[in-house]
Amino acid sequence: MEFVGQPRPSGAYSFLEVPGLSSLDADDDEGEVVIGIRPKSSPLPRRRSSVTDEDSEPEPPLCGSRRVSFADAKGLSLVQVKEFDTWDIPKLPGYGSSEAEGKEAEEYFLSPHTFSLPLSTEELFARVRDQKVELETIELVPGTTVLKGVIRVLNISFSKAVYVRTTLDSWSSHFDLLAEYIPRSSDSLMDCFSFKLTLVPPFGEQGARVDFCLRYETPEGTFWANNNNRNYVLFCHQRMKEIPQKENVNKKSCLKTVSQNFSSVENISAVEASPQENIPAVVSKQGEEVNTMKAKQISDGQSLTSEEDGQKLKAENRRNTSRRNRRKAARMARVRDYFAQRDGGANGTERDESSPEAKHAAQEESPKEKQSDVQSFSEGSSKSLLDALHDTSPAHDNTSNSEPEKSESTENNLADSDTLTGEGDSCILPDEPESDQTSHDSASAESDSDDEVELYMHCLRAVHAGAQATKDRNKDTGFSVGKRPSISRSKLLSTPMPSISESLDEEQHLSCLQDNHEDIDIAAWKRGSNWQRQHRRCGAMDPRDNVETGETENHRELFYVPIPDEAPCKEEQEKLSGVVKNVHRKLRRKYREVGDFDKIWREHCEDEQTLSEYALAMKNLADNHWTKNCEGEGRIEWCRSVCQEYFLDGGMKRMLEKDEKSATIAMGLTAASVSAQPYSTIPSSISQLGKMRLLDVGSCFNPFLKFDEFLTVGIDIVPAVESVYKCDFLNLQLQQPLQLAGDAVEAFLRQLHNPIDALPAQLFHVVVFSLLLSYFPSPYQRWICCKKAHELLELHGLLLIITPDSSHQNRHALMMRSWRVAVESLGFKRYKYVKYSHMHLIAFRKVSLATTSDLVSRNYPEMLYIPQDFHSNEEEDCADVPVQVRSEFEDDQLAWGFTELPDTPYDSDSGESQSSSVPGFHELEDPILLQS
Ligand SMILES: C[S@@+](CC[C@H](N)C(=O)[O-])C[C@H]1O[C@@H](n2cnc3c(N)ncnc32)[C@H](O)[C@@H]1O
Repeated sequence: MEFVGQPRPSGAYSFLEVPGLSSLDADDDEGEVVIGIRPKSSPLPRRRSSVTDEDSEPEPPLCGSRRVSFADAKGLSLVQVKEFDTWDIPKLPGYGSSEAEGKEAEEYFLSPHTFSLPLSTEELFARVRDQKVELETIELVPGTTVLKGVIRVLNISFSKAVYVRTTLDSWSSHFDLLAEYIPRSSDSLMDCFSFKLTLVPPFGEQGARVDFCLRYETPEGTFWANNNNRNYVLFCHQRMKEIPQKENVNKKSCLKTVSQNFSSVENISAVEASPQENIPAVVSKQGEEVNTMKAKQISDGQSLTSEEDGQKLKAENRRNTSRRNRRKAARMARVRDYFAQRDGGANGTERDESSPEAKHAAQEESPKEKQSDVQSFSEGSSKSLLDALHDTSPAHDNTSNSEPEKSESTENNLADSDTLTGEGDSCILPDEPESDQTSHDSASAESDSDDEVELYMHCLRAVHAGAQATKDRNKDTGFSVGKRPSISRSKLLSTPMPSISESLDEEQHLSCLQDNHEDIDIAAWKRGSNWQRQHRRCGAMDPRDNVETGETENHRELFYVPIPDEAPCKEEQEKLSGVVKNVHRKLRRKYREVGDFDKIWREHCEDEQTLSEYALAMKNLADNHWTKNCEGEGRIEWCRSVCQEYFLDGGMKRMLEKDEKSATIAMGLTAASVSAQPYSTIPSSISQLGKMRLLDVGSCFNPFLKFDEFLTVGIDIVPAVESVYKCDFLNLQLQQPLQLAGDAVEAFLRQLHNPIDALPAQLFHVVVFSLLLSYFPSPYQRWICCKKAHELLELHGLLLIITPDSSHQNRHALMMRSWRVAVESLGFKRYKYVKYSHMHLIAFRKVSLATTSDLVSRNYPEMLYIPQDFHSNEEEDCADVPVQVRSEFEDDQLAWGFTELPDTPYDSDSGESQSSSVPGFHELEDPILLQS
């Protein structure tokens, strides 16, 4: 396969550089230097307008596949979303002898689809033996949507991690849930792990579908259990359970009496109701309920003693009902206004076109009343409303049929909502259940129908706001998905709604919740909102959104995947990076104490447990934290884009032409003769290679394996994944170069044996040291690595060095200059340099076969220093004191708190920041710099 002219994988360049950064050629004869801060909020750097990027591909969506994790993947408890429940509604005095009186209860059940459990013991053990991991049990905790399971694994290694990989959308996205070891479950042959998922999904007709499989990670390899390639599929259903008849009977008998007593009030209230035809039916029932409850109160304790009292009560009820009717009318009018305003706004018409009755009613409605409505809703009614909205039980449908006016009244509005929903059945205003069929607690009954309207408005606003946000976002991303989305009613209401709020602002929803809805797990709600914020921040698109219309398949449904807060996530990240940095520190400490590097290195490589923990921590960081922050991905993508630009898009050719020019000028040739020089130096092996042969040293989890354009050889002293070869690069033997054609070299690389002790020289086009060099406790090991890389690279190959540094770009500018001198002395020339917020990324090209290093008279190896080399053990012990002894990983964490810093001006000659040419205090203290 020819490299030149091959189509590039799309999006190659979108990852190339930092937005808004100036960039210059490092020297007039070489590649680019980009220095800048990689903004926290921008997951991947955008294309910049330099010459090399002119023909870049358009940017892809900023984040690739959406990854979602459960809280307990981070070792935390799962979010408990406490839905409003009418059982929680405060009881009126003397009312509610039976808590569950006359109510419907939710019940959930599972139906495993592609598997059945439990397996027989023999079968289970056989599967664990064969595949190392198997699902043992699964259970839905009664009355909840908590799914629990037990996983059994073969104990093949001390270090292990078991994950449940789950999808709720047929693998469009997935999340990995870390299972927990069950204490004392090990019989030394096998261990058991448990997991717990909480599902609050929209329960469609079929139920909520959950697909999952199991992943078992060990240093020996990664193993899967996926139900013989069919995955474990199950459905979680919701069913409404009728409360035993006896209780209903009691309730009914009580209500009947009352209803007889007050039947006249119903009629009166209907007559007195708002002039809007569509309202009385609702109101009359509302009135009925109010009265019913009053009557119940009365029948429970304060029986009427006289006809007079009865009349008084009637009159009071009339007044109440009438007031409620006016409020109802006001709310309905506001619904209309809302849409009138929206449509009017869209058509350029003015806003204030409230109906006279709405204005009148609104005037009549005192702020206190409004407040009390909000209050009553927040206190008690949401669940019953949600039930009512959610429920498709015949009782509700019947009621719906019996109130055509009301449905009609919302029809116009629903016509609007149809454009949002894409389906006509959505967001139907719920109907008030018959009081003698589905009795509510008094508090809910008092406010339900009002709140239905508010809730309905709220839903529509939320959907509308979501659609608008999507539209705005889509405008930015230019991303388009043709599918018309749909919102089903159940999806819309899959989570508890916040209380009535006039504002669409998300924060206000939150505060509203905090104020009024203590019964909702606020953290859970926040997490949901958090998710939305993160989602937006990463610029990821929900592919179900419709960019043309701005319609969105209501993002609320996404709430059913609880996302951990950033704080606990960060906590885990700190733990993991603690594991990593402790290994680095320990090595440095030993090196200071013992001095004999070979000895401590041997011991280090024999400490399998520490190394395995390190490998798993690194992998976990990369999989679950860096990708989320888009920080980890950036460095790998940078490597990829540099290689593509250099090998495939003429970067190398340009560099070679420059080299030739410089050489001829240096030799005193005329410009004419220079231009007449044929370009002839592209080595045939590079232009004809099939894949870029890439050696990733310290590969850990093989991040380059996913790219097709590379033939990747990942090596590590402790591979975290199977595809990485075990190899100590420091002690790797170098052999004579292979004298083979490209195909044969590829074949050779595909047949390498584990572990790798030796490799032929000049074998690779690219050598990557990603976060490798700072692992070593002294500059000498770094030097050895660079020297080996030089030997392993073909002429004109690339050495890519990424080294962590979260400080400001200028702070270690001299250190980077020092690195450059050292590496160039080996026969390299710097090609590109960029400073991300947490790391330096440098590309060197191999420009000569021989190394020019004069080790005797110069301090080249020492020039590959890092600040920690100069710390004492005591300083290292105080490493938690910031600035002085921060390790790179501490730096990383601290720097996450930083936002984008302004760019500094650059020195166009050196390509370095101008301010870096004047060494700062820290730089002046650097002993190596002082030496050199
Ligand atoms: C900080 S991790 C970097 C992992 C990965 N390259 C990345 O960018 O995320 C450093 C890795 O280098 C590996 N390593 C350290 N010394 C090594 C050596 N002499 N030979 C091979 N790998 C080594 C460690 O085992 C560890 O996995």
